[in-house]
Amino acid sequence: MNFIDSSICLENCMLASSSVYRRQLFLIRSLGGYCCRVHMEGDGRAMRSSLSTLGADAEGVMQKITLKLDPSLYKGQAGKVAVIGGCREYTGAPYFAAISALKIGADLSHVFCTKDAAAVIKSYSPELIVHPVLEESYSVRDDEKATVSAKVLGEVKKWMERFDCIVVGPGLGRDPFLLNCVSDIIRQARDAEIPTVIDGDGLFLVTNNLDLVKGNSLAILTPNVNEYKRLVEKVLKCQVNDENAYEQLSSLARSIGGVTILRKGKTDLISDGLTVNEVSIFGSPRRCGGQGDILSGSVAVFSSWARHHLSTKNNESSMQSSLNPMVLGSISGSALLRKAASLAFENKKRSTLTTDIIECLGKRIYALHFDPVIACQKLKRLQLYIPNGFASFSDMFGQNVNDVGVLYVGMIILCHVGFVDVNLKEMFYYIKKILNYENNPLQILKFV
Ligand SMILES: NC(=O)C1=CN([C@@H]2O[C@H](COP(=O)(O)OP(=O)(O)OC[C@H]3O[C@@H](n4cnc5c(N)ncnc54)[C@H](O)[C@@H]3O)[C@@H](O)[C@H]2O)[C@@H](O)CC1
Ligand SMILES: Nc1ncnc2c1ncn2[C@@H]1O[C@H](COP(=O)(O)OP(=O)(O)OP(=O)(O)O)[C@@H](O)[C@H]1O
Repeated sequence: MNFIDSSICLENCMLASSSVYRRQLFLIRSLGGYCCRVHMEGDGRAMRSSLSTLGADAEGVMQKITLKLDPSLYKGQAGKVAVIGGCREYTGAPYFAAISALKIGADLSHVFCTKDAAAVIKSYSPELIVHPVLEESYSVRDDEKATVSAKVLGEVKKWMERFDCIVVGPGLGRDPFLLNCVSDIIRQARDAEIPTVIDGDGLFLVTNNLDLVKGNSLAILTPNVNEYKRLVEKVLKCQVNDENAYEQLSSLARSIGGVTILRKGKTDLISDGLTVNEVSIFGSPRRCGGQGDILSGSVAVFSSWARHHLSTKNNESSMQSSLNPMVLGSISGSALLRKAASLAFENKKRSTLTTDIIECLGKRIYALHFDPVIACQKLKRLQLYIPNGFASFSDMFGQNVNDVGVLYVGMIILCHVGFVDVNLKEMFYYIKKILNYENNPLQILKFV
C-alpha cells in the first residue's frame, strides 16, 4: 500500500530524476566518500542501494568540514550560535544545546530564555551568555501583549545578525504567547538568512505553522520519533511508513520546500529532498533525555562550519557550491553525538548521563585531527619504546609483521600522540589510516 499522496509522488519523480539530484549525489559522495542511500527510479520508487559502512565516511565528512584551529583566527570566527529555549520547566535542554556548541569549538554561545530560567542556566555555566528576554502568558497582561512582544523581538534583533546559526526549541515549552514571539524570531532569522535548527518544542510550533519554515533551505528540522510522526501526519496526511522510510523522508523534505530533515532514531536519516543519507554509527544503548539537545547544538556548529568550508576560496568550485551545507552539518552532528555517546557509555555504562556525553565531545573532535604523517614521524623515534631484551621492532615480531605487531605499534602511536582513551575498534581505525599512508609505519617497521 502506498501511503504517499500521488501528486507528491509525481513531483518527487520529476525532481529525483533531474540532473540536479544526480549531481548532488555525486558531489556528496566525492566530498566525504559517504553514500547517499536512496536511488530514485524513473517511476518514483525508491530503492536502497547496497549498504556500505557509513561510520568512517560520516567521520570523513565531519573531518573535512571541521574548522581548523589557526592562530590567526579571532574570537567569533569559529562560530557564534544562539539557542532560543528555556522556560520554568526546562532549564537543562537549552543548557545542553548551548554548552555542546562551545565544547565542539564554537567561540560564543548565547541562550535566549524566560526570566525564570535565566538565573538557573547562568548558574550552570559562566561560559554561556544568557538573555532573560522571553515571556510566558502568566507574566503578561492581555493589554500588554503587543508591546511586550515587540520588545522581545527588538531584544533578539539586536543580536541576530551576529549569529552563524540559531537553534530554536530546546526546553522552550508550549506557552501560546511565548510561541507567538518565537514565530517572529524564526521569521526574523529567515529574513537575515541565518541558518536555523528547529528541535523539541520548536517542532511543535512549526508543525502547526509550516509557513514558518516552508521553502527555507537554511532550516534544519530534527524530529524524534514522536515529532516525526506529527510532521508526517500533518504534511503528507498519512502514517509513518518504515517500509518506505527513505522515500517518505525525502518526500516530506520536498513538501516543506527543501528544508533539511534529520529524522532521529536507531539510525539517523537525513534528507533535503534531493538526497537521503544515513548515519548508523553505533552510539549508546542509553536513551537518557537530553541527547537530542546535544545533537541540535552540534548540528548548528557543523552547519556553520560547512557553510564556511564550502564558501572559502580553495573550495570555490561550481562542484562545491552545489553541496548542501545543512546536510553536511546534520551528518557531522549525528556522527559526533553517536561517537561521543559510545565513548561515554564505555566509561559509565548504565549510569551514562547527558553531561557525560558532553564531556566526551571534545575528545571525539580532537581525535579527528589524527594525522598519519605526524604519527609516522613520531613512530620513527619510537625505538625508545622497544622493551628491554629486544634490539628492534623486527627483533620483536620478525620480518613478517603480524597483527600483533601492528596492534603493538598502534598502541604505542596512540599513546604517544595522546589518544589514550580510544577503544580497540577505534585503535584499528587509526591504524588503518596509517596503513593507507604511503610511508606507513609498517614499511618503517620492516626496515628498523
Ligand atoms: N533536562 C531538560 O530540561 C530536558 C528537556 N527536554 C525538553 O522537554 C520538552 C519536551 O520533550 P519530550 O522529549 O518530553 O517530548 P516528546 O513529545 O518527544 O516525548 C513525549 C513522550 O513520548 C515518549 N517517547 C519518546 N521517544 C519515544 C519513542 N521512540 N517511541 C514512543 N514513545 C516515545 C517519551 O517517553 C515522552 O513521554 C522539549 O522542550 C525538550 O527540549 C528534553 O530535551 C529532555 C531534557
Ligand atoms: N534506538 C536508538 N539507538 C541509537 N541511537 C539512538 C536511538 N534513538 C535515538 N538515538 C540517537 O540519540 C540522539 C537523540 O535522539 P532522541 O530520539 O533521544 O532525541 P530527543 O527525544 O529529541 O532527545 P531529547 O531528550 O534531547 O529531547 C539522536 O542522534 C539519535 O541518533
